[in-house]
Amino acid sequence: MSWALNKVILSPYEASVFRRETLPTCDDVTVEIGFGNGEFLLDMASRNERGFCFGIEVSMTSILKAARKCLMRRLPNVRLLCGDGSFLLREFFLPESVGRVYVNFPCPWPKKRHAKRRLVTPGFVCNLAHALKVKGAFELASDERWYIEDARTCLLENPAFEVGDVLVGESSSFRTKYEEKWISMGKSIYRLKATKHVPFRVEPVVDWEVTALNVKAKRPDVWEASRLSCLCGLTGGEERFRWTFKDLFLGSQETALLQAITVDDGFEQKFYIRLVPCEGEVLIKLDDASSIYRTPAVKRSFAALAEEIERL
Ligand SMILES: C[S@@+](CC[C@H](N)C(=O)[O-])C[C@H]1O[C@@H](n2cnc3c(N)ncnc32)[C@H](O)[C@@H]1O
Repeated sequence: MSWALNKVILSPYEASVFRRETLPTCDDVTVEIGFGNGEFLLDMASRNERGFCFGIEVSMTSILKAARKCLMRRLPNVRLLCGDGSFLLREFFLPESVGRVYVNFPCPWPKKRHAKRRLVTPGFVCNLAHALKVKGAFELASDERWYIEDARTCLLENPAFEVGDVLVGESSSFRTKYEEKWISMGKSIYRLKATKHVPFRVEPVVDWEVTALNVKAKRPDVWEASRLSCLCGLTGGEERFRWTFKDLFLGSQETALLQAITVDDGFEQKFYIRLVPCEGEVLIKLDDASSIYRTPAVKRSFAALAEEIERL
């Protein structure tokens, strides 16, 4: 990725530096979750040059496209984060610091068995209340009336919010790609606005100190590929913070690369752990090509790996 794109897209490492050095100086912060083609976000950024506009997306393709547009239009006040909007709302932003959060046409996931994938849930509403300033606002648009009604119920159940009525057919200052699509198909557009009126916080879990995750294990007597392969498929943790080790790749000179997956409150990260012999021990470290948030599940996976290697 080019240096310029890197300035717009915040990897977990860049996010930690930005969070420490720049975020405390930003007093006008707007967030859009699930920005798709990015046009709404970029329009907002072009009209609010003094404030910072953050976009959060799960799709890296959308992130790259929006970052390129942002550079072409010379918008210095946009930053993009890749990952789940609910988790990053709670973890990245300073508590009670965000002025506005927009969610435009989230995937509704209408089937009951997919309900867990919906963005606006009671957990999301807690994370939203944590990130928003008092008097900060949340705006949601959808083509599905039931989705907006469900979201309204979640917001009403949280004491932090004053929630408006569902508005039908209200025009917006800027039509998103999906809004254009639904309007061209003759569908109605529903909108909801909620304002945070009392303080509310939850407990974030990411460790933003950029310290190395290295741990060491006593080296097993014989360093054999066959013995390491039993690490594959190991899984552990408890309900909120879980980890699994997947494939193992053996390199030359006794080094190995182990694929890990961690899940913290539903937030999944995939990365590689490097195992390197070091002064009679095994050094367990994050592979240089992996960029991750330091979550409880990540830390636990490293500690568990050291224990497992000592047991080999
Ligand atoms: C239906 S599209 C709407 C895109 C855009 N807001 C619009 O109105 O044109 C939903 C977008 O949300 C993104 N998305 C889905 N779940 C998400 C999540 N948990 N966090 C952040 N983005 C998410 C998808 O990748 C997709 O780009």
